[in-house]
Amino acid sequence: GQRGALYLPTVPPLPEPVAAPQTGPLKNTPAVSPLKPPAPPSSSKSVPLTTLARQFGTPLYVYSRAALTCAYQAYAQACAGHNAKVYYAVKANSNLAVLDVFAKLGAGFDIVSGGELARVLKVGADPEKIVFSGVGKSVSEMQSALNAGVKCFNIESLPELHRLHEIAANTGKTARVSLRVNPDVDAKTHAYISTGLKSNKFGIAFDEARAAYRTAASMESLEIIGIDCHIGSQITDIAPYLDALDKMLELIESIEADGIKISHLDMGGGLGICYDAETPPAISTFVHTLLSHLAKRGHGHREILFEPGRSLVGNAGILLTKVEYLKPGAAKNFAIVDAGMNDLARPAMYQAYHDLIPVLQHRDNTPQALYDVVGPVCESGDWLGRDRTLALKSGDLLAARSAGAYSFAMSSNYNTRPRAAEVMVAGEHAYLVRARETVEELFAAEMRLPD
Ligand SMILES: Cc1ncc(COP(=O)(O)O)c(C=O)c1O
Ligand SMILES: N[C@@H](CCCC[NH3+])C(=O)O
Repeated sequence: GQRGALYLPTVPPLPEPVAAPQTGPLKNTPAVSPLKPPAPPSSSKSVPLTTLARQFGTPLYVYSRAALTCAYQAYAQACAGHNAKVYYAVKANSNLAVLDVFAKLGAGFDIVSGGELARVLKVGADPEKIVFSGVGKSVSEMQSALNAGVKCFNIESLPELHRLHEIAANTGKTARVSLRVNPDVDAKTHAYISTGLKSNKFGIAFDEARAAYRTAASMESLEIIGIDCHIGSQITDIAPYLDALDKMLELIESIEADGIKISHLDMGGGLGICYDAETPPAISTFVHTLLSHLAKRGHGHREILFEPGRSLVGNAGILLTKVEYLKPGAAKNFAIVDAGMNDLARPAMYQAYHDLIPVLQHRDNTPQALYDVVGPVCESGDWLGRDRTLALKSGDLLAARSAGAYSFAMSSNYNTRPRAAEVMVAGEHAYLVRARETVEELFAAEMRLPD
């Protein structure tokens, strides 16, 4: 006996009310709760996950256009009336359908590679709304971005500045730049995803930034238009942002005292979401707090950029997986599912928590047990969840929640496992937005030596 199918609701009316989809309320507020279980359909416009699993197979990523839209609108509405813009950090989820949703909503894009540049151009992004971040931009990536006419290169080191200048000079173009400054603030997040400390590889050291701006100002093929920072990811406290903002404003004042004009301040991304019991500020609170702090400091006129990734997509997606085997043991019970660390690397990489919920719950006397939910990959680190109390049978479907960000995007073909299919639900329709890879595709580019 089973009940309580998990449903994805339909697109909510726009514009959305203030509640942000990425925080605690995701689990509690039906109006903005795109993936909340069990959510029986109040209207007929819902898509049961069981149907999707049957139609597209598992493992399967499922995204909700409603949830993407809702998160974007939370940023857009908080920015309205200010000179503030959203540049979606493509790395979090670069599926063309996701990029297309954001492009149509008017978002700009933060890219970190030539590949991401090609993706955003493919969905018709306005080059004037593309910023190019990353510590290791290659010559050809810089050339492509310069040819495309991106708004700005976020420069992370002096050697990078020199390289860009040379490329721009050789092609007779002017490259617009912002220097990414490392403000040396502790974002109080996982060490692997903290980026704004002196010990991290990112950005130009705070103490060296003023001099770096003077150097940049002396390069005639460069035009300085801004300054940026990005202090880390999955940040659930607003205080480190305010510390960073204060330091950036102090720096801007000294740079402008040198006669160098800074048009925009890019505060990066990093706002966290609720995976478990975290309580990050709502998107609207986050944006309003930063903008009002800016105004208080006399910089209310300044153009502000945000580069959110996770907070736009993280809670707009799930990973559907099927239980292959239950393997009881003396020390542990294992539920072996068909999604592995190659599909969702975050638990293996960061011991990250993803809620795992049964798509259908048993009504008979299927016993609850404590399970480690693990994948089929040949690594002990291949797990999706540990010590989860679940009532499971083989063949059941589980949904790993909060799998819209850094999930498919970080998946791999380890163990020659084709990457999962991706589906986007819009209203009562589900669209395949990336076909499941085939095994043949995986080795199509490989060649053997001649006999
Ligand atoms: C420069 C830059 N901007 C934006 C982001 C997006 O971060 P998040 O997904 O945490 O919002 C990142 C990734 O951390 C980044 O490195
Ligand atoms: N990949 C990380 C976030 C890194 C942010 C990239 N700058 C995660 O899954 O949480």
